[in-house]
Amino acid sequence: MRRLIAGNWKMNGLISSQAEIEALKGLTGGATCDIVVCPPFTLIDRAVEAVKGSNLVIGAQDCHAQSSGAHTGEISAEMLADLGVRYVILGHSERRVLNGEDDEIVMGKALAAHRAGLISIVCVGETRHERDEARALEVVGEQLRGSVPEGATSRHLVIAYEPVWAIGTGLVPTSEQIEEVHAAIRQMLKERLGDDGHLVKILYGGSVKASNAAVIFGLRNVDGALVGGASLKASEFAGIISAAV
Ligand SMILES: O=C(CO)COP(=O)(O)O
Repeated sequence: MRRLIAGNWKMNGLISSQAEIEALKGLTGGATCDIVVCPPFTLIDRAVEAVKGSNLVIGAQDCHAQSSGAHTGEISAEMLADLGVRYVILGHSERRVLNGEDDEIVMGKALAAHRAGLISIVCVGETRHERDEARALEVVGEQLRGSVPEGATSRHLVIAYEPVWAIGTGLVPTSEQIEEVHAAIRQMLKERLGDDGHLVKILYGGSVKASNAAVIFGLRNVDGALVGGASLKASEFAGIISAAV
């Protein structure tokens, strides 16, 4: 399966950050994986223009569940597709925990993204407390079943396992912990999508760096990474991409 490496810039980047995308193009010409950069909404139009003709594509960090209407400040999946966006991150823990987004909201957004022709990167992951209570598989299973629409296919769905306690902390689960959760996600996808469940990419996210990427990519059912902080600098992000052989 061709690996996918996605960079989630979160709330970082100004117009001058375009230079990182230009540098990334120069560093990833020979990449053998799919590469997605997800800048803030304010930079998407310029970013789409900048990556034309390269092997980079642009994603967004969220979208609304409706296609249009009286939703002040929101951005629809159709608007993103209209700009040339290809992917959208949904259900990130920073939106689930901080903005109170529940599985039902995430599923509605995934349906909207599918309608607009976007590929959803649906995030799941347990908190430190849930991990310590040995409830990681239970929590991830609930999030997955609650967020992934019936009828979803590998053409429109990617899953990202991001343990909340590994995001931005420098902490990474053990290889056994990552493989256990990714295997459970794979099984749930097969139960929900049938044979196509084998084809849905499962990304790992949470303190991925150029120094640990090769080990993580060598684990079973790890088809790529969703990278936060390390995606902000082209040289570091390119180091992760080069490990995705
Ligand atoms: O939240 C993440 C990507 O969506 C992971 O962030 P870090 O790579 O900074 O831990």
